Amino acid sequence: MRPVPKPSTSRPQLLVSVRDADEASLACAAGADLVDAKDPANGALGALPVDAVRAIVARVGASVTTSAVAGEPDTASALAPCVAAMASTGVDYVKVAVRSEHPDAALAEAAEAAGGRLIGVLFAGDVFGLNIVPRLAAAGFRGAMIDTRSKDGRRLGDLLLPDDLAAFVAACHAHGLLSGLAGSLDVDDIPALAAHAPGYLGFRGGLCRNGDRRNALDPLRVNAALEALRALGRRDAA
Ligand SMILES: O=C[C@H](O)COP(=O)(O)O
Repeated sequence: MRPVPKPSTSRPQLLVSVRDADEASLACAAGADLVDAKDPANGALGALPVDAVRAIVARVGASVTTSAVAGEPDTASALAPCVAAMASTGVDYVKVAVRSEHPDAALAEAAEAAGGRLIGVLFAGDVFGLNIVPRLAAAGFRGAMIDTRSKDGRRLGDLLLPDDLAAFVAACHAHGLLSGLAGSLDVDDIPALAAHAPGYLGFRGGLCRNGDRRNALDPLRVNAALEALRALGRRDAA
């Protein structure tokens, strides 16, 4: 497993969700830190077929950290099988939707199915307490992130207060989890969210043509996001 690359500065990493190997190449060439396999036509956490994820890993896995979403299983018992299928692709990280009502045993089984490379995704509109963070850590998850479920134009910051996001990231740090923030983010969101010091910021729609996550990735937008993050790193280093 390749760890999330450590930049020379403390800036958050840029995660770009891609739907196929060609988009993965584009994201990689544009400088994405993490290339995330996802089907944007199938909801917030739509899983791609495992063969499509294997093709993405084969194309870019040697040069960039990869992740893939395993979906939003309906039941706790479905977590581990979904995760195992995606882990078999050789991706560096698997992401799966988790809920606070999932039993600890099911969370631990899912983490084991990913061989220590599972990231739990929480949705901003759901009610969850911060105690989910130590529970995920204890279950063997590698990270936790917040995303938005309804891709209806509302951004992460429309659903959660800055203090809530800061507390989530701090809890992840305190419990040794990689942290991520996502949810219809735009390049303009980067400075405020980066101030919380998450491990990465995740994008799809904001980096696609016309800001529509079902459209193709726009390399100029990927570059703009990366430049915004690098500028923060330069400012911190100054
Ligand atoms: O993991 C990040 C997501 O792909 C974010 O998608 P979105 O920017 O369209 O909400």
